[in-house]
Amino acid sequence: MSRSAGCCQKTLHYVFDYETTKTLVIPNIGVGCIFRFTQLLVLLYVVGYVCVVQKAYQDTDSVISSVTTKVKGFAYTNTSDMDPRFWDGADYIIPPQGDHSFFVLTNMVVTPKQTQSRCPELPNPSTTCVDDCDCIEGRTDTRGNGIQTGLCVNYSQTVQTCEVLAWCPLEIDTQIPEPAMLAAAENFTVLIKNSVTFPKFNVHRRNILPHINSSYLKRCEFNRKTDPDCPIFRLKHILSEAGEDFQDMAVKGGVLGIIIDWSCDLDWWARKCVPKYSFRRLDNKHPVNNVAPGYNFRFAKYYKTPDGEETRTLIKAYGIRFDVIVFGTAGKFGIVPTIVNLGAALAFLSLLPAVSDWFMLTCLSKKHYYSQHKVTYLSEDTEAESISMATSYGTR
Ligand SMILES: Nc1ncnc2c1ncn2[C@@H]1O[C@H](COP(=O)(O)OP(=O)(O)OP(=O)(O)O)[C@@H](O)[C@H]1O
Repeated sequence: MSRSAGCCQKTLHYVFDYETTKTLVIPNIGVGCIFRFTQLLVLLYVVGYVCVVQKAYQDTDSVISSVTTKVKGFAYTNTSDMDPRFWDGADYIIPPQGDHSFFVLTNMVVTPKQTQSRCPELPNPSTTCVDDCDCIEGRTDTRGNGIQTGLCVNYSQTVQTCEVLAWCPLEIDTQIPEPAMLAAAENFTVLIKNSVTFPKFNVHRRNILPHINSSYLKRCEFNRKTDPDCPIFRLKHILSEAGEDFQDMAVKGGVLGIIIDWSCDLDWWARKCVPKYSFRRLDNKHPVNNVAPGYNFRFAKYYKTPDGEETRTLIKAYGIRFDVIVFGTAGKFGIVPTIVNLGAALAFLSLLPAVSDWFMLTCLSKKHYYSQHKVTYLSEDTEAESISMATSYGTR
């Protein structure tokens, strides 16, 4: 037979020989243990992790949420910067309508009676001057306070600076009141109303739970142990749960997260679909690099004097911004994920004999004997031989 004919025959065998499984029983305790042990591992993985922990048999849906907030509380300030003053929510909540985020004013630098006029710029290397030649008319600096007039004027008895057209007198914010002016804000309370929907399952929930009535709402206050369902939070309590000191944060402000977790199992624990609250500081408070800490912004209140001149009170406001972050996923039994995960588990189980085979053919002392019987190639001649053997046994 030529070489090419032999090669062709081999290919034909390779393509058209039919392979079928044959059951080989190995009475060996070692390989039996390996097989059962791997089966147990897969079973534990499927039942324990896939079904119980991951709940892979469930369809899931993400939460859609709406939040409104209302802060209440009073404070009284009597400092040298300002006349004695009583504060309520309408004064210290900016803007007054709260939603996913609300700001509580805790500290401020007030510059009253500003008018549009000319005054010397605050001294710094780019504004100090010796004579008018050092100042350029019309020059502006975004880090400055106004437009230069081109004149060099006395800032104090020893220092001269360029004159600017601005809201004068200029704000001096080098000294921030400490302790914070509205230190009493720690006792303010906030009511958070949060409604959520899982649209795929048509499930709606509120953080004001069905058993909460108006009289309870009038007197309750959130406490993780004694009152975990109350939606009214004391600001000091929020900060202490976030590991922060209110008075410390009140001086320069900051951002704090109120995190509401709506992770719900709608199969078994549908009634336990309630919000879980947690709190954490969101702005970076670097213990070493304390550059530009806190949170502040400016706003002004405008007036007209009796003689018609416009004046304003400029307020540099420091405070805590509370961001309400709602997240969560609901799960409910679904036939498609169940079938997909069942299929994956069965596929896993079908791989196990390969592990036991590997152990049997590489680690056992009778590995050569087992490997001889593992694959049997039946040729047409083998069939004739076995028929004749069977016949000769029969005639004996
Ligand atoms: N920040 C808060 N601290 C404590 N209780 C609050 C707070 N905000 C609202 N409440 C109380 O919760 C209940 C529901 O408040 P909601 O704003 O829905 O009603 P309201 O009658 O308009 O409230 P109010 O007129 O007292 O501001 C009311 O009894 C209200 O007094």
